[in-house]
Amino acid sequence: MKTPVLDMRAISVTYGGRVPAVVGVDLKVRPGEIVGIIGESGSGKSTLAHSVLGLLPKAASLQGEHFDLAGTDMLSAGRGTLTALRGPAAAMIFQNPMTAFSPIHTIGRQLTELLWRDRDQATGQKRERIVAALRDVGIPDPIGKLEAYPFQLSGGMLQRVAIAAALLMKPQLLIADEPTTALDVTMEAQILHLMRTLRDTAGVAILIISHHLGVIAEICDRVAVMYAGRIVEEGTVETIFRQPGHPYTRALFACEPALIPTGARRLPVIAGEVPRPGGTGCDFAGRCLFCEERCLNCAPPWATAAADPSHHSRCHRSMS
Ligand SMILES: Nc1ncnc2c1ncn2[C@@H]1O[C@H](COP(=O)(O)OP(=O)(O)OP(=O)(O)O)[C@@H](O)[C@H]1O
Repeated sequence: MKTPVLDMRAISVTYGGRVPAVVGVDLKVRPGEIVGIIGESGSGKSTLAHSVLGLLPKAASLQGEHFDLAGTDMLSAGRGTLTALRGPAAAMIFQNPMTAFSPIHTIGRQLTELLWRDRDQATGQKRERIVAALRDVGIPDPIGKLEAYPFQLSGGMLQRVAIAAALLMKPQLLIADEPTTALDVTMEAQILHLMRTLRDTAGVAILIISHHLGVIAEICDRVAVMYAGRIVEEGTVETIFRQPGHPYTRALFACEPALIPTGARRLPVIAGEVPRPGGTGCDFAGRCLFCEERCLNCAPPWATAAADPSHHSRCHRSMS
């Protein structure tokens, strides 16, 4: 098995010494793998992604047993190391491509600035690399687009430019935070196809965060489900979608509009609120239809499904 590009063990992030946003997360992403993270708003998905990119605010504290990104120990890395890793080790594409670029500079100038590390390379060579990257992500007339400003491109085109920007830096891991949420369905399909092609041709590993379960089902190999800062279930995309083990995962799927039978008069919701992470017992106990005494008093350990050793869940009863 290939060495993971990203290897996290028992990683926690706390904001301002008080708010635990990520609690004891274990996560591995291997070269060429596409891993999805799903979960409600506030479950810690973006915090997890920002910790990989060294983008946590100063007030956040990062702790854990092991955190390796492309061979660098992220727990001991200083700001300089984190900056140097951004690009070659991990790059990110964001939800809204319109705000990912400066409105006052041309696409060509902004992409050229990303190549600041390659000081020895001639301007003409950089330009050729940029044009090739734009062509690779399916931008028509890539030479003409160098002079364009972001507002002159559609959201879908701009998201392609964002992917080209990320790939110009040849990252080992691409993190995509809701990459298609701001796009219409046609553009969404094209961007997902593009990401899969990049994985197949360049072998880049991809960590994708999305509320949209259809996106995750479409593109991912493995899925991790986050709830209240913890990963509560993980497995292959087929297993998680066909045989979800954790009651939270099942509840999340039951609320997905695309999976709700037509004719249903009301959209289901998961009753109650996401608790502050780190309490005793199971964090989902207060909202769980199957809650038992032990769920209130004792945090569930990881259990592995008998039928599938790659399927894990943190629930006292889901695997029994
Ligand atoms: N800079 C910050 N300072 C303090 N608390 C923060 C900060 N950023 C996030 N949080 C808190 O951390 C928790 C996790 O937030 P995070 O944005 O990581 O969740 P998320 O799953 O990505 O949510 P969403 O899908 O809405 O983006 C939330 O309680 C949030 O309020």
